[in-house]
Amino acid sequence: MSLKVGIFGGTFDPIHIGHLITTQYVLEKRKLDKIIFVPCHISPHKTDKNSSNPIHRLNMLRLAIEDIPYFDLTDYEIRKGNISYTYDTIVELRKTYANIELIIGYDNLVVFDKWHNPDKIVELAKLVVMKRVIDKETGTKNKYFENAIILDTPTIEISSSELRERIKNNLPVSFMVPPKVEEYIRKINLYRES
Ligand SMILES: Nc1ncnc2c1ncn2[C@@H]1O[C@H](COP(=O)(O)OP(=O)(O)OP(=O)(O)O)[C@@H](O)[C@H]1O
Ligand SMILES: O=C(O)c1ccc[n+]([C@@H]2O[C@H](COP(=O)([O-])O)[C@@H](O)[C@H]2O)c1
Repeated sequence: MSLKVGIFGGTFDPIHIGHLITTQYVLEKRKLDKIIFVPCHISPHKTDKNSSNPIHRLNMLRLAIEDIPYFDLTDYEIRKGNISYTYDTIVELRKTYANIELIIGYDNLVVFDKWHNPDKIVELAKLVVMKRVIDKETGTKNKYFENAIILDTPTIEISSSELRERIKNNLPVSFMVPPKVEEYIRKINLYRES
């Protein structure tokens, strides 16, 4: 029987417990065999933002999931470079996995109609959505809500931007990122200067 695999893309700058706890619930609720984290090179909707060096984002992700047997990662988008379109990644991963569910946060569902090739994405993968509080003005419902599976995951309202801001202001991020990730950030002095 073919594996049922969740694909979870992100900038992961840095990976945090919001990503990890909610995807753990997705794995259980969707009965997935594993979740593959896909750190992007450049997110299509964040081309104007200066994300950290992809190698650091990849290293932190690796440290966060290395002991978790059902979490995996691929550096496909980072190796490829340029803007990371999820459609291209799914086409690539479909060469290995026949049964793919694409995991996104609710904030991405409300703009999913603005993604590259959204119709083709939902032909290749089920869209699975994790709860996230969004601004009322951020978006309205689009046609992708109809077939998306919106899961009752816990809302853990922390974001990578909040963490970067905390570190810049010398506030602790203990409990918000795994200890090994916290240590990595401290060691290489990440997010200290803007
Ligand atoms: N706390 C959270 N709960 C549920 N989903 C989340 C959470 N944080 C991020 N996500 C989802 O995880 C995916 C990757 O998110 P990303 O790496 O951009 O993190 P982020 O915290 O939103 O980053 P930033 O604050 O820099 O925008 C997106 O689909 C996003 O919607
Ligand atoms: O393919 C697209 O058009 C697209 C548009 C927006 C976001 N994504 C992907 O969604 C993931 C989360 O993006 P973001 O901007 O919320 O960090 C990341 O893997 C992006 O590459 C993909």
